[in-house]
Amino acid sequence: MRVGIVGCGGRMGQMLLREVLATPGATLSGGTERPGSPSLGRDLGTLVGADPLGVAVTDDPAALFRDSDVVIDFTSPAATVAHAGLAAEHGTALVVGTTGLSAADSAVLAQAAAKTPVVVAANFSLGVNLLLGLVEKVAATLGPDWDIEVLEMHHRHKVDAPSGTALALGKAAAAGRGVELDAVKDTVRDGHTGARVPGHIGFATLRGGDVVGDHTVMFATEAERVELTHKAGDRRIFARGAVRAALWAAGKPAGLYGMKDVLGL
Ligand SMILES: NC(=O)C1=CN([C@@H]2O[C@H](COP(=O)(O)OP(=O)(O)OC[C@H]3O[C@@H](n4cnc5c(N)ncnc54)[C@H](OP(=O)(O)O)[C@@H]3O)[C@@H](O)[C@H]2O)C=CC1
Ligand SMILES: O=C(O)C1=N[C@H](C(=O)O)C[C@H](O)C1
Repeated sequence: MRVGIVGCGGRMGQMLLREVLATPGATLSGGTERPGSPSLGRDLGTLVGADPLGVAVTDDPAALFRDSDVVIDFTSPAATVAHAGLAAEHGTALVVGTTGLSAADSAVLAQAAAKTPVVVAANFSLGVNLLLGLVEKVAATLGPDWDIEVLEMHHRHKVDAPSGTALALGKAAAAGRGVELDAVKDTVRDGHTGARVPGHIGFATLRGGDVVGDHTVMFATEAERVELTHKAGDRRIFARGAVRAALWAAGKPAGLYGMKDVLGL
């Protein structure tokens, strides 16, 4: 299976290169970075401390999509939208981990999914995907007297907030309660906010140091609190899940898939 990595010089891009090189049945077809990037021209192997592969980082995503069965994208929303167009044009499967996507960006991914398989997940770890199911169940079980708050912490370089995972956890909690997250989410509290609105789902964002990704969903009522937590200790867990999704997606019918489909949850 020929797997390409766009944004291969990034924190996740480098993890993905290593994971593809270590995965039986996967062959690295190439990697891209944006025009002007200092990584351009570097060997994909030496970029991640492995033996040279004789394949250089390019700024030609069209060629990468043409020469790959599946491409993995952990970049930025603008880049992901452009990559979705190339995936549709070349019929290449696409695995998207980019977060901070707008509704319009997600609509572009859905359009591409009409032509080619597209897997999108805010978090590719096994633990978080199990947690999503647990959160939905707990939210459905506990009554409206239990307040739901989502707390997340990430490294100082993260550019979107709340994290994609926090929003997915909030969505799972809202689904458990039979409501739409957009109708009940409180993502900003500052100043004289007034008392908590019953039924709302609150979000709190912490940024600092090199934290890979911590998420806690809190269910709080009078004199009692239930907390469900996931802590990521290494980005490898995301890369492993994304490469698994890539091998699963290539050859599937066109469609929009999630990690639930990949993991059979
Ligand atoms: N779903 C999941 O499991 C996970 C999702 N993520 C998400 O993945 C995304 C990337 O995270 P992270 O790796 O930490 O971020 P980085 O900034 O380290 O990596 C992003 C890379 O993409 C590059 N890039 C930007 N635009 C383009 C383009 N047009 N073509 C090719 N490459 C491009 C960037 O280059 P440059 O720096 O030069 O702009 C950078 O090298 C974020 O949205 C993050 O939230 C992260 C971890 C897990
Ligand atoms: O930017 C990150 O690092 C991460 N982003 C994803 C998110 O926004 O949920 C997943 C993970 O928590 C790491």
